[in-house]
Amino acid sequence: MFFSKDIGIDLGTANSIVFYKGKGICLNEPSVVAIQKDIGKVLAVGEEAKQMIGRTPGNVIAVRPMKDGVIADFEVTYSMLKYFLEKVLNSKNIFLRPRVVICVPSGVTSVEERAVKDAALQAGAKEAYLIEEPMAAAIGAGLPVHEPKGSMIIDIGGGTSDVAIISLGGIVVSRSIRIAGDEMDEAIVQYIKKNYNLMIGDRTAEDIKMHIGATYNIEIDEEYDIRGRDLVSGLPKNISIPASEIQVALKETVDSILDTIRNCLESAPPELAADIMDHGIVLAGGGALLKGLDQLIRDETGMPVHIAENPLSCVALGTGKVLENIEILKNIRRIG
Ligand SMILES: Nc1ncnc2c1ncn2[C@@H]1O[C@H](COP(=O)(O)OP(=O)(O)OP(=O)(O)O)[C@@H](O)[C@H]1O
Repeated sequence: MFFSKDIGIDLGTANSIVFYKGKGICLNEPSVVAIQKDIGKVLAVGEEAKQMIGRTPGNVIAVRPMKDGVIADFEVTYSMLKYFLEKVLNSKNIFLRPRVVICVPSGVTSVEERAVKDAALQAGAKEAYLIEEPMAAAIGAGLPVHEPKGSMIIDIGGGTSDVAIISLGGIVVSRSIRIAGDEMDEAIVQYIKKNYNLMIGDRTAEDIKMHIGATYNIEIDEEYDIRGRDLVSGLPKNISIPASEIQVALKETVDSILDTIRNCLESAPPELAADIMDHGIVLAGGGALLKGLDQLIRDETGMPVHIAENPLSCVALGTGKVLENIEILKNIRRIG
């Protein structure tokens, strides 16, 4: 067999998912690391560290090392990758160093690529391969990427939105912006601060987005109770926020993503654009779950739009398929 102990990693901004060949998804944890600032010691990684966000004492910080979809902090990314790899290898009683396929956003620079590879090798991988995230997402969503026919995938994650048109196993046109789920959370924080004089944390903003967040093209008549800190009195305060206001808060971010999609479609060769018209666009990543987004993209582009079956695990499933099929490996860019 080509690979014996093979592992695929979707090193996401928000969540990291590890796929172990033959076993499926075996780890799915937030990409968060808690660090004791004065001595630089890693205190917790993953789920445990996420619980600490916004709740840490002064000398402990909870960091998201991949914040903008890239390696913002090499040392912390290395610690996180090492922890996830060791957790999977220990739980499966594997003592050999694995070969690892890692997904990176399509817009990464060669310096960032090198940093991801080095982190994987230092964390215990025998060999490290990279695959661009939209390609992995398209494979995970079951698109016919090897056929001479255009497939379009939109992957809206935490830090980046990747849009790609794929044909004959390669990315023909792609666009990547560092505007996605995190930016939506930040827009909600700013909206509530400005309009309610209330300070809320990123986790509350994400909660609001997941419960009542929607694009502006649909009618949604819901409210959500939240708690924050009143900026005038300094005391905790509860308010009920209507979904219609969150639609306003999210408009700018949603419009940036729409512009990127339009821009990618405009650059597509006419034959591929015609294929996409026939078969539609597939939406993946957690952002695909934002209410109304599929409909909005349909209305704005005039193309059919489908949400992938498992939008949050599409990329990891794609790396799994890559590990299992040697033919697909030919399309992986080996770095170094
Ligand atoms: N129901 C939902 N509605 C809106 N957004 C959601 C929903 N569920 C998850 N998300 C958002 O999806 C994002 C995470 O998606 P995903 O796990 O695909 O990203 P990632 O792979 O970690 O990031 P990236 O692709 O940028 O590296 C988060 O911003 C999260 O808040």
